Amino acid sequence: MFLFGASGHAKVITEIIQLNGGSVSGFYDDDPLKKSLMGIPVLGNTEAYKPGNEKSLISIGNNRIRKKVTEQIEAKYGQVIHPKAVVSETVEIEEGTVVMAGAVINPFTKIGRHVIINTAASVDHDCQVSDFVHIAPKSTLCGGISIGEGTLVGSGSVIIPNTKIGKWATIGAGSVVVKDVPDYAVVVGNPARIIKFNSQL
Ligand SMILES: CC(=O)SCCNC(=O)CCNC(=O)[C@H](O)C(C)(C)COP(=O)(O)OP(=O)(O)OC[C@H]1O[C@@H](n2cnc3c(N)ncnc32)[C@H](O)[C@@H]1OP(=O)(O)O
Repeated sequence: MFLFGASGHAKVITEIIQLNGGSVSGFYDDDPLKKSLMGIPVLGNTEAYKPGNEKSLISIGNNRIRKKVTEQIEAKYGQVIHPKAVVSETVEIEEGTVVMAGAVINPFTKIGRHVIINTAASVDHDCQVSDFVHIAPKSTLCGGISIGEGTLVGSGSVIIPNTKIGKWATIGAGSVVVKDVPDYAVVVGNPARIIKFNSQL
């Protein structure tokens, strides 16, 4: 597998690939100072990538940059699920998505493309998680929640059942979301309140 991005998030993904018996053939990263990561070479910047049959993943935590890379590069994307994640057989997960250690995804939830379900996150039944979302470590999505494209659900936050979160929103770390969140809104606190809006794409 090839990985786009050679930072901390790439280390976590590399370890999962290796635990699953696979290997990373190399990284592509736009920082010319990066030569290798975990003993695996950085093969050049993203423009140096030549499409082939070997699958790739975008190992970049920033949701907007992950989306940009998919627009710039034509690649076949895989997915990785940590062997110690618990994912219901009824869950649908699309290409490019990664699920970290200790995450739990319960029945009939749908997860889009290039999503990060990070360490020990809990995504309960009947949720809809759109493309390029990041559910950060230890956050909790109760049942029936929908999350719009590109939203960051910050570490340790809790979202109560049947809530709708818009696209490209940010839920601050540790927030408790008790009502719907509009597109681009940044919310923090308990109960979570809007403090500003992210810029539109
Ligand atoms: C493996 C990994 O590392 S995955 C990483 C996952 N990442 C995260 O969980 C990070 C989530 N990000 C946050 O919580 C950030 O603090 C954000 C995005 C909500 C706000 O960041 P910024 O835009 O830089 O805002 P800034 O730090 O200027 O804070 C604005 C105000 O909100 C407050 N605030 C910021 N974050 C929070 C929060 N999580 N909870 C409560 N209040 C907060 C600040 O204290 C500040 O208040 P003040 O104006 O009274 O001083």
